[in-house]
Amino acid sequence: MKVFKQFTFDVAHQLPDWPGLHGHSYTGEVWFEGPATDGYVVPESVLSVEVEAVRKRLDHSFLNEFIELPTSENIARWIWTTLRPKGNLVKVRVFRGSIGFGVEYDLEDAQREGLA
Ligand SMILES: Nc1nc2c(c(=O)[nH]1)N=C([C@H](O)[C@H](O)COP(=O)(O)OP(=O)(O)OP(=O)(O)O)CN2
Ligand SMILES: [Zn+2]
Repeated sequence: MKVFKQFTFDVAHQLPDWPGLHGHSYTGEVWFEGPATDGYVVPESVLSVEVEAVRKRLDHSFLNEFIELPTSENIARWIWTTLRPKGNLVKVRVFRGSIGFGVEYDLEDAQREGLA
């Protein structure tokens, strides 16, 4: 079974094709998988703590300071590498609801890139 947690963050970044410092509001979504034999894949309270640490690092940050070429794709990769050691992460989604655009990075992508 899988559980997910959504969170929002506002950031500034600069991209070569989109010059100038500017900002966006993103929603992140992280999915964890487990057997839930004791009733929980992972208690929501535990998930909240891990996700809040990620959200805090991202929110109101200048992404270029810690993510190279900070596109949505690379933000998703960064969330993956940050949260993967914390549990059986299987999927990260990052999207901008205002324009209906998003990316998904999953276990298969991570295995292909040696990040699983
Ligand atoms: N595949 C991707 N394509 C693009 C990404 C991305 O992360 N992945 N990012 C961008 C830039 O961030 C660009 O600044 C986006 O601009 P735009 O959609 O025009 O958004 P606005 O400047 O209008 O900002 P709002 O947040 O909607 O106010 C481009 N492509
Ligand atoms: Zn942008």
